[in-house]
Amino acid sequence: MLQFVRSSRWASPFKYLNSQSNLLFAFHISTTAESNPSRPPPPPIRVSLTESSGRGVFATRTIGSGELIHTAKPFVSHPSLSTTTSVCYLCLRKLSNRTSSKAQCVAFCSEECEEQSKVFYEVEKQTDWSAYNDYCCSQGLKYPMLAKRLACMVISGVATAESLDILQPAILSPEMILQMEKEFLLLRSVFKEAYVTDEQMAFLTKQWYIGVLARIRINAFRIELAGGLYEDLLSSAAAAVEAEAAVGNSVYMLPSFYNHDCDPNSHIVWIENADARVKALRDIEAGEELRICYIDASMDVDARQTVLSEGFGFRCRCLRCLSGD
Ligand SMILES: C[S@@+](CC[C@H](N)C(=O)[O-])C[C@H]1O[C@@H](n2cnc3c(N)ncnc32)[C@H](O)[C@@H]1O
Repeated sequence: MLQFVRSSRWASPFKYLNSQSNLLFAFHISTTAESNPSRPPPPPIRVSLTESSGRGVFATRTIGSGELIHTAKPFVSHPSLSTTTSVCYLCLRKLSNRTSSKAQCVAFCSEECEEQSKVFYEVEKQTDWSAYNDYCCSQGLKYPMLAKRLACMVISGVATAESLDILQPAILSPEMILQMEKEFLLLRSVFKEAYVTDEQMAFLTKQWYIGVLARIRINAFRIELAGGLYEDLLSSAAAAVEAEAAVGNSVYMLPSFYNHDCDPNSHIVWIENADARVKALRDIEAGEELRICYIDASMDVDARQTVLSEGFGFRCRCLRCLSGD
């Protein structure tokens, strides 16, 4: 039996509404509290309800083009199956050849990442993931890796089962639910084989798994590292074009509240690891909503609408789409 005690239940359907108002409240508090001179100032943003796109992020003051609005650490990350042994198992930083040639096993880029992963990795490493990984690989699935990591975090006690409840879930088709049910059964059986007890897995119900995947689907970011220290816009754009394939996927809290625009005023860049840097793409007025682009903005309007509707469940009515560009 694994020596981790954790029992949590899936939240009620009303939890989402409660979480929503809690978030607006909590964020208001954190950005308006008297600042401690030794602490960096709070980011110039607040999360509020938009007119037609749920919650969104708004500027609380003028933000200059190119300004770093805030940074964010991932809540949960996982390398792609093809990069598992070549990037840090926590922060997704590319490993030097010396570190990655250690054998076919995962590695961390620093003692700090190793220390931060210690508790959930104790659960992960006592479990044989080959059947789950092979299944996801054969089906071309990447998000179950994040669900598996979150489940290990919950079993080890470093996250609660309700951690992602605050995020908006995708609307799932019956086919998607069927697929997730298969992954769920596999995940449970893998934990069972590792002697995780029923009590430790009490949170791991079908409903929990599907709810988590529904949130990951809409809120996960595919991490492509620009590499090097690219601070200005031109360099970061050039670096993004040259970036290698994605190193993994991550879910964040605050960045999940940014809505989409096909001609965005903000963007997120990843330089050396999965720490997100949200930057202004042009001058932004106080009170203006900050929006990022979820998709490849070079596609034509019809292709963009198809991807947004199928992937994120909405029809884009940004100025660019309305102009037919
Ligand atoms: C990552 S979440 C963004 C935050 C979300 N509005 C919330 O309340 O949590 C993505 C979801 O927000 C909504 N959304 C984002 N951009 C939108 C837009 N331009 N128009 C309509 N809905 C949008 C869609 O429901 C989308 O699936």
